[in-house]
Amino acid sequence: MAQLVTAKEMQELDTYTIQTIGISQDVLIERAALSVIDVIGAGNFDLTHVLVLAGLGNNGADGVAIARLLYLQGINVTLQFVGNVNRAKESVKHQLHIAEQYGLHRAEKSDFNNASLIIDAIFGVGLNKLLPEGLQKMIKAANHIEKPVIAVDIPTGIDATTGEVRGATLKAKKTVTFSFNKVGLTKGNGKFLSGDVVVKDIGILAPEDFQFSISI
Ligand SMILES: NC(=O)C1=CN([C@@H]2O[C@H](COP(=O)(O)OP(=O)(O)OC[C@H]3O[C@@H](n4cnc5c(N)ncnc54)[C@H](O)[C@@H]3O)[C@@H](O)[C@H]2O)[C@H](O)CC1
Ligand SMILES: [K+]
Repeated sequence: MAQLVTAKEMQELDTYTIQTIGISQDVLIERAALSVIDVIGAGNFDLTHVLVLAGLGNNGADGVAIARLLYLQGINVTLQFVGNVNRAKESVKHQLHIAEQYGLHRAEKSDFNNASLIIDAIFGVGLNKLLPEGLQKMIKAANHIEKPVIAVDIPTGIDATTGEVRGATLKAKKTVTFSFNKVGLTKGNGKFLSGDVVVKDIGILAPEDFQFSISI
């Protein structure tokens, strides 16, 4: 029986795992990143030049960890923040500090055209309003170029609970979603734009009496 979760339920389970079970946020980020590395390794993606697009929340933190792990494998990876990194969550700044200690620095600007694979770590289940105009434009331009995209947790622009597009969505070839499939990835645009969805366990535990939205 596969349980589906809404954004709110996923956030409740994250919090329960961190605060009650005691797994740290950094461990979850690392396991999330490693699960995406597994999927990249198992697929036949062209890794000539991987572009990681990182946002300013924990989805971005996952992206920075993914970029670091790719870099340490000797892969030609560019880490590009979307938004002002000075306004990023502490988890993102911490992951960036780690990446820099390993020798991976963020790029000031990057060009989709010379990427062979894009890792979308801009927004995940925390997306709660329309994407900023500028980002919508960038996403529409990127969709035109039709580069393969792997979405981290959720394609940016998809509402994890309803599947609706919040202004624009970076169309994914594959989506690696953590712990449980998201309701928004199973219906409407969410289903169509997320490509092949892989659910990866990263150690999130649901309390015995947790009420899942939908079980299919
Ligand atoms: N599920 C798990 O076990 C784990 C999930 N992880 C990753 O964490 C993200 C969710 O992170 P969160 O910080 O809550 O949100 P996002 O990164 O998706 O969004 C960032 C931030 O942006 C703000 N925001 C929302 N909508 C907008 C908007 N339209 N414009 C501007 N800003 C917006 C809002 O404040 C958000 O907080 C999840 O998807 C996973 O990738 C953990 O890293 C590992 C464990
Ligand atoms: K994403």
